[in-house]
Amino acid sequence: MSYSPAASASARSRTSLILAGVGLIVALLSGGLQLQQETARHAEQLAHELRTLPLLYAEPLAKSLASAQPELTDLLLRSMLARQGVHGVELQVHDGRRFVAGSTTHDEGSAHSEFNLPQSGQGEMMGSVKVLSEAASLRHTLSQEAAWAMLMQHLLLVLVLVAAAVVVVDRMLLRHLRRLSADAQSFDPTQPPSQFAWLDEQGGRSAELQELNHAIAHVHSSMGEQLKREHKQAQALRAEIERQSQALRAAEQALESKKRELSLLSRTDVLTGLANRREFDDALRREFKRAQRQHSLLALAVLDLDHLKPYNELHGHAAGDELLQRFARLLAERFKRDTDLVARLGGEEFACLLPGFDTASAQSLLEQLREDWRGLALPHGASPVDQMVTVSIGLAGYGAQHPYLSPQGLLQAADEALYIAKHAGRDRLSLAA
Ligand SMILES: Nc1nc2c(ncn2[C@@H]2O[C@H](COP(=O)(O)OP(=O)(O)OP(=O)(O)O)[C@@H](O)[C@H]2O)c(=O)[nH]1
Repeated sequence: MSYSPAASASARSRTSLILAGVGLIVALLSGGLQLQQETARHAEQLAHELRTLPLLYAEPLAKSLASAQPELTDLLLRSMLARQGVHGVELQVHDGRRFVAGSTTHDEGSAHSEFNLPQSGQGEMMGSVKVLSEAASLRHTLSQEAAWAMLMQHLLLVLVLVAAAVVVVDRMLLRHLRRLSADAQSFDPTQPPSQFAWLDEQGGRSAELQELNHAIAHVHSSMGEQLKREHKQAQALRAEIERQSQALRAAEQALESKKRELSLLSRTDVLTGLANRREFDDALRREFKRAQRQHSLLALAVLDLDHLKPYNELHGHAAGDELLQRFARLLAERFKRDTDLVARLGGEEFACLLPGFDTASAQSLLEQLREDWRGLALPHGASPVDQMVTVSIGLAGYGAQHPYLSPQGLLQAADEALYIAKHAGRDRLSLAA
């Protein structure tokens, strides 16, 4: 629900309008009543005036006529005209004379009355006097300035009372509501409820404001409590998320290391720790392509321990394993350039892939290795070749002289050389043709 201050009139302007309306009605009613009373009083006054006119003027007028003193007659008529409410006097004498003072025309707002003059000595009526006076009507009263002034006074009084009432309402209620509204805009449930203490002090005499204050304090403290609860829950959630994130990170790290381990295992020979056949095949393909592309050299040796079967049979399989491990260590020590690759192809067969080596350099190194292996003087005990454990080597080299067409071709050449070395008596190195 949205609130638009422009769409609804403020309480102050509505209060002002209502009070002004009520005040106007009261002013009109009381003014009308007063006007009515004024009109009645005026009518009574006029009637009294008109009733006193014959008593005051009939006899003097008769005398002035009898003594034929027209100036006196005129004077008396003007004197009548000067009386309140009289605006015309007409004296009709029976002998035909006529005296007039003021206006004798009848209009809507005028009334008239008549009285006769006393009889003359011959017992005749001397004449009659017609008095035109104003009508004592409401309209007449209203046409008087005094009536308007009275009405204006009433209206002014009402306006003053309305203004005073608006000020009182504003001071007692509206300004508190305005301040309350301003405070509500910047309402912060995390602050203590004393924020609205001013309502208690200033609106202390108003039970409604106090009630409102208590209601706000209640809402405030409830929201504060709720906020605290939610804050705690949020903290607990954050801690839980952090804990789960840490667990997830640890699991990810463990998974990553497992992957690395698996990847290493998939490329490593378990017994010797050298590269396995798969890794060797990849490296051979890669280095062969490089040598072809760069027209560089690549030497490949296949090494096979001699008569391992009888060694196993004599010393046991575990001793055979140990022998394989020792030979692997020797190989790894001798060929440790970044580009060298030493692998166990399977069983008692090993391989050395030596990028950049010509056949002669490789041969020299491998011959030295073969010598050193025998020089370890590991007794065989069952070899028809030697008292010691020995190794046979087949060597093939890729280069301009021997441009093998494929990695398999190179490997096959090395294998054939090994075969020749075995058949030539073992414990030797044979070069591929
Ligand atoms: N201890 C051990 N022996 C193995 C392993 N792999 C293969 N061998 C043995 O190596 C022997 C290979 O025998 P052969 O192929 O007849 O060859 P050899 O006896 O070494 O004779 P030549 O290779 O002809 O000199 C077998 O007895 C296998 O059991 C291994 O991982 N550990």
